[in-house]
Amino acid sequence: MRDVVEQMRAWGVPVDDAAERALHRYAELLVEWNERLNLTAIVETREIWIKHFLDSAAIAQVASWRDIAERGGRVIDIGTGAGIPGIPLAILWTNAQFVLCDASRKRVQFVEHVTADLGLNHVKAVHARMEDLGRQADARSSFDAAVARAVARSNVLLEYAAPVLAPGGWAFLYKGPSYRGEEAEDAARAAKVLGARPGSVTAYALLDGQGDRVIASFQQETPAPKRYPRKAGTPARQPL
Ligand SMILES: C[S@@+](CC[C@H](N)C(=O)[O-])C[C@H]1O[C@@H](n2cnc3c(N)ncnc32)[C@H](O)[C@@H]1O
Repeated sequence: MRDVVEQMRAWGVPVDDAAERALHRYAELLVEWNERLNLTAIVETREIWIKHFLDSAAIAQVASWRDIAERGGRVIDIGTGAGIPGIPLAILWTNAQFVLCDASRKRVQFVEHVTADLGLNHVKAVHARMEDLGRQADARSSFDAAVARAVARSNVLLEYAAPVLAPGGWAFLYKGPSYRGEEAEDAARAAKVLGARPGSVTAYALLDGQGDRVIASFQQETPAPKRYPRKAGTPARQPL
């Protein structure tokens, strides 16, 4: 996957030999476990490298991410599923501390298996819904960054992210090119309610014509109001 690694480096991703080996091993585990657990629709190795690993790594182009990751900040991956983008990010930015959260027990068990296999001691997998985690005192206002991909619309994601972000922290939402427009407007409205403000929208293309993507950034300005997140299911049913 030489060309994928070269593209990562061109974006400023710190990918060394150890990281490259760990990504290869993670791809193997995804393929192996997918047969049993039905973790992801993407099972071909090159597709895993482009649609999962390169996509995750694209966040290197966002300056506020690099600042947080390089200074060893606390990062939460909301709805990590089989570990995307959290596992690739933890492989590539070993200074930061990661919490990978998902509501599905079998996916969290897979992520625990991956972290043990790869020796990722700076990663913790948590089985929870964000609506519950966001009400826990030890999680509240405690993260420097929240990342999320393919979990919910941005206004819903911000209700999950804002309560766990410290003031000054950032949410980075991985989205498709259709983000700009109605979804961005809805997200800006939700951000205001939650004490956050929209930041940059970084656009990029995956290799092999595998698609155009954006990462939408939001900065938490003040702690999220205590009434958020609302109870489990409400953010998705009645988005802000
Ligand atoms: C389509 S998968 C995406 C997984 C991964 N982020 C990716 O990009 O491949 C969405 C995941 O979000 C999780 N999820 C959805 N709503 C959630 C919530 N409120 N709290 C925690 N996890 C949630 C689901 O259990 C599922 O594993």
